[in-house]
Amino acid sequence: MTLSPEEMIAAIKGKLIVSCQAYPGEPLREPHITAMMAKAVVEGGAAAVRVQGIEDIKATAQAVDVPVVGLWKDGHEGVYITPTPAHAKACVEAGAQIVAIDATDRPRPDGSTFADCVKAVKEANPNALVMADCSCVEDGIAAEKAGADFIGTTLAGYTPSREKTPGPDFELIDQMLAAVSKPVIVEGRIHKPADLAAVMEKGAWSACVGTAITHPTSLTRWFIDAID
Ligand SMILES: CC(=O)N[C@H](C=O)[C@@H](O)[C@H](O)[C@H](O)COP(=O)(O)O
Repeated sequence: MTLSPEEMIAAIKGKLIVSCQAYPGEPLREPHITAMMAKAVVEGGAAAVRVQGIEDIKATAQAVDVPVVGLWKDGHEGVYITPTPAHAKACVEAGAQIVAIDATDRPRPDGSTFADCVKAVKEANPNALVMADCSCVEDGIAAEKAGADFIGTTLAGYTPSREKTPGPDFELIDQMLAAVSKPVIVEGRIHKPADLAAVMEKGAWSACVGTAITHPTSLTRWFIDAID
């Protein structure tokens, strides 16, 4: 789908984004399955989908009629979410209208900066937008200065900057909303509809839910843990 940046920003206002990801080696780790999962969540009302991996982005962009937030996870340590300008460019070329990029101040594998990655996205498609995956309010402030279009809380609890809260990091959400003027997308450990409602009530532009909707292995474990 082709929306202008303004239309895309408006399209997700007050809405739910669903992250459709399976991890390497998992049974559902196939691009066509990701695309069908994305179609399924769009039928349920998702205003956008978040998808990892170039082949998954390509398959999903063809399958759904909502914006695709694309990212490329490379590795597991340090900066692994769309770590370099080359990764960012590839996400755009695969069909991502919004590219999610690690916006922490940790060193990137090729020595580039978050700003370099933003530039690569805009050069690849001037209408593509950037979601900054932040771990703390300082990341959000720096990402806004570097040209991010959305400020995400994705990495809160996954770096030494902040403790991992069991649910959404509500303290960070308050800090972020007070510190940045770009739309804030809350992501990370939104596990219940009530969490989502609380996050939106605080003033998030939109929110992204992954595990609690699209990761059956984790969901099964949650239930099993209740009887073990
Ligand atoms: C930290 C990291 O790598 N987060 C990833 C980002 O794409 C995904 O593994 C998460 O599932 C996603 O952020 C959604 O969060 P949750 O699954 O908690 O609803």
